[in-house]
Amino acid sequence: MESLGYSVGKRELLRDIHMQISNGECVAVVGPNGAGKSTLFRLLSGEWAPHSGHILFNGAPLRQWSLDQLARVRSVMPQSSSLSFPFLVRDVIMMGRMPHDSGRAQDEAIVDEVMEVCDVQRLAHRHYTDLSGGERQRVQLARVLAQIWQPVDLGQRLLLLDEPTSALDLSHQLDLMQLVRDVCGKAVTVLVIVHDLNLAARFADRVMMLHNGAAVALGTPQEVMRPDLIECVFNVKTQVIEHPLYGCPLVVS
Ligand SMILES: Nc1ncnc2c1ncn2[C@@H]1O[C@H](COP(=O)(O)OP(=O)(O)OP(=O)(O)O)[C@@H](O)[C@H]1O
Repeated sequence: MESLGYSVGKRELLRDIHMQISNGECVAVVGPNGAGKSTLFRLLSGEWAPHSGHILFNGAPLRQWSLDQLARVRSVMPQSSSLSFPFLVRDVIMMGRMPHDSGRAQDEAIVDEVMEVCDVQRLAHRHYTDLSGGERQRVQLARVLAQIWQPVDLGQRLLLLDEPTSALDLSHQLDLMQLVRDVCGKAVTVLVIVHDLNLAARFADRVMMLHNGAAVALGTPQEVMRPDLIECVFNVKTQVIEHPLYGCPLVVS
């Protein structure tokens, strides 16, 4: 993305955002409430068109991609997905395969595989509307993974996740981020919005920190997780130490 900007009236919600994401990279976007994270997500997912700048995907401007083409290589998990009809969980995940014509047998196999990696097999025959918030979040992750899980090489694929851990308990937060980490590099690039700086520091290759609609830092977790920057952006005094188990920065407040 180059010089990306978005305004509502005279108010700039996002300005001058530059970032080039390498194939297979995992980039976390962090920032306080109102920083512009969801605005950036809406621009990348195509929900809103930028007022300035460009978004290129696999070298071509996003607006040149047809919706069908995009749906096969880019999947989007918004903060909340409003499904009010009581679909079975397995059918919700199967919806991820709709853009493909890979055949029923292969779609079934892919759904089985993503249900296993997302730890939702035991929910397969439950109604989606009966699930807890955290269970729904894992089912939605399985759906978006199913969408880009094809074995056919369609080139680089992009997974956009907006706060995918917000409803998860600690164990599932770590599992989900590890899973996201594991799918990176298998021709999947990930951009994930997270509130927890320590999840970003542990699992992302690079972190973009947004503040008042601008990117105030973009770099490795070691470069971005600085106490001075965190105090300036989040207004919280912290210490940043080396994680005793993983060696990544650990933000202690
Ligand atoms: N349609 C809109 N009209 C006017 N202002 C808006 C609109 N949408 C968002 N904003 C404002 O833009 C700013 C950025 O919003 P955004 O949702 O991108 O923040 P965020 O970083 O995702 O915040 P949070 O962590 O609370 O989800 C906020 O101040 C918000 O009130």
